Amino acid sequence: MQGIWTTERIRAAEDRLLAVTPDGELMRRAAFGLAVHAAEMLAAHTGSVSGRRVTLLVGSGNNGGDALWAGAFLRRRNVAVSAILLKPERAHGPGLAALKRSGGKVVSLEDGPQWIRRADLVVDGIVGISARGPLRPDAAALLEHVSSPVLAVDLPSGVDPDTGAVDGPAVVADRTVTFGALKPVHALAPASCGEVSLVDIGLRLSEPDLQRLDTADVAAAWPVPGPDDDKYSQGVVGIAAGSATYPGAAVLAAGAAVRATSGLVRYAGHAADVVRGQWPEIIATGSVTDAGRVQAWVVGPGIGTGNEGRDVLRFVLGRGVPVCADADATTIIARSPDVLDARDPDTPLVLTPHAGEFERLMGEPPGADRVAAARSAARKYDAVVLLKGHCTVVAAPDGRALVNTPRGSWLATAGSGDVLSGLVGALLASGLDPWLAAGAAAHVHSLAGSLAADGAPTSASGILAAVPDAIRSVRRIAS
Ligand SMILES: NC(=O)C1=CN([C@@H]2O[C@H](COP(=O)(O)OP(=O)(O)OC[C@H]3O[C@@H](n4cnc5c(N)ncnc54)[C@H](O)[C@@H]3O)[C@@H](O)[C@H]2O)[C@@H](O)CC1
Ligand SMILES: [K+]
Repeated sequence: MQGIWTTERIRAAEDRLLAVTPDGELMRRAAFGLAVHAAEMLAAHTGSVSGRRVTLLVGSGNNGGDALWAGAFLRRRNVAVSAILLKPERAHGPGLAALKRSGGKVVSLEDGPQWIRRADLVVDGIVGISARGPLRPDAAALLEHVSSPVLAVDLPSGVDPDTGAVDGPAVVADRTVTFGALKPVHALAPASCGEVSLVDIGLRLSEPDLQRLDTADVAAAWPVPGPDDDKYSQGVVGIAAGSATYPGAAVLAAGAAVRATSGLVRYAGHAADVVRGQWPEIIATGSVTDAGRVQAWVVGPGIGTGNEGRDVLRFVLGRGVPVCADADATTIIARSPDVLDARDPDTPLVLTPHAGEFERLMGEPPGADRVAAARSAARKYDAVVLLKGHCTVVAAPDGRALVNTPRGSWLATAGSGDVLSGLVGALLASGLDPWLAAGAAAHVHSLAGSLAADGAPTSASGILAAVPDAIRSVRRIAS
């Protein structure tokens, strides 16, 4: 697991470390790491470091101090460094002195644009973890002249450090170099951060506020049959999805369950013939009442929100096994919360809302802080809540939260969610902790999406077909 800490926790840890570290030492450690990355980017983009031009955008806090010190380090490698000070009177004193001593140039705000246009690399040291809100107009105006790669110091300025929210002008970086520990922005705003690198400055932190699954965690969680296993022992999953008119959701969710694990898959609903035709290995029946025993249910995709859908949901909630309630099932729960009375409180429930379904469930949209939103829904429903979006957030009722950072946006395609719920269901049936099941499913789902897309649009069927490749890749990397 990768740990992620809120800025409040980071600042407290920094204060503890600062108290026992010589003055300026932490910033120099951070800036040295930053300079190494800047040199690497110059070499990658231009083929050389010496003689190249770097322009620093310097704000009034320590983030600007990091940039100035990194500029001084880059001078040692004969890089031409210019610094644009957004508030010259409040620029970091020792950092500015170091840059000047090293032969770096300070340019005025008015001359800034031409230095930015000429740069081989722009370093964003405008603001760091102490700032909130979008960039101010003077900084935003400078960004319009950027055409070279951008390296963000600690985080891309203008993006909220604790939520990753962007609600105005903000830096879009090719790489972000952060210090001591990952902050929420790095997991929640991949499009703003670019590639994220962590420089160790000696921070010590306990229990993280948020987590991200490593490939190794997903590989360890994914069920692999042993010599004593049979089709029942690996977990039987039931899929209650689709309708005669709309069988697609059933085919996708059931297919994902087939591809996720080697346990048995049962299907119950009006699309039984179509499902059987597509997946001969599935035992398909017309109704949940005669589906037979399962170890977990997936309910909702395409079942409709009327009386019949409500009866199906109520039936599966009363079986005493984990349930993944997706799509129409979340809408039914939002409109008729009394269906949850059928649930045995000890059986896990996983809800998988997108923003619109979340609003139905909670009476308000997720808002900027999607982790807090998912946590509060998890508490309210005593369920694991998987909040869909560019980044998927998974919160458990006990407060655990993880985020899955995608590699692109190709997953945003019709039917993609049905594939995800099938994966979640298969993992629930295998007996995995529901929070981990939802997180591992989201991980493999997004990996399957990027493998299927490989730079061009894909479809839910494409994502489904790539599920085995995604599992294979996770297991190969981890072994
Ligand atoms: N504290 C430490 O031990 C270390 C801190 N480091 C750096 O220090 C940074 C935090 O430094 P600071 O606490 O000085 O704060 P910042 O550098 O985040 O900047 C805060 C300053 O920006 C101004 N500001 C706030 N919102 C703004 C906005 N929207 N637009 C423009 N200006 C805005 C404030 O007036 C304040 O002066 C970290 O992100 C990291 O880069 C590193 O050097 C590592 C060590
Ligand atoms: K920054």
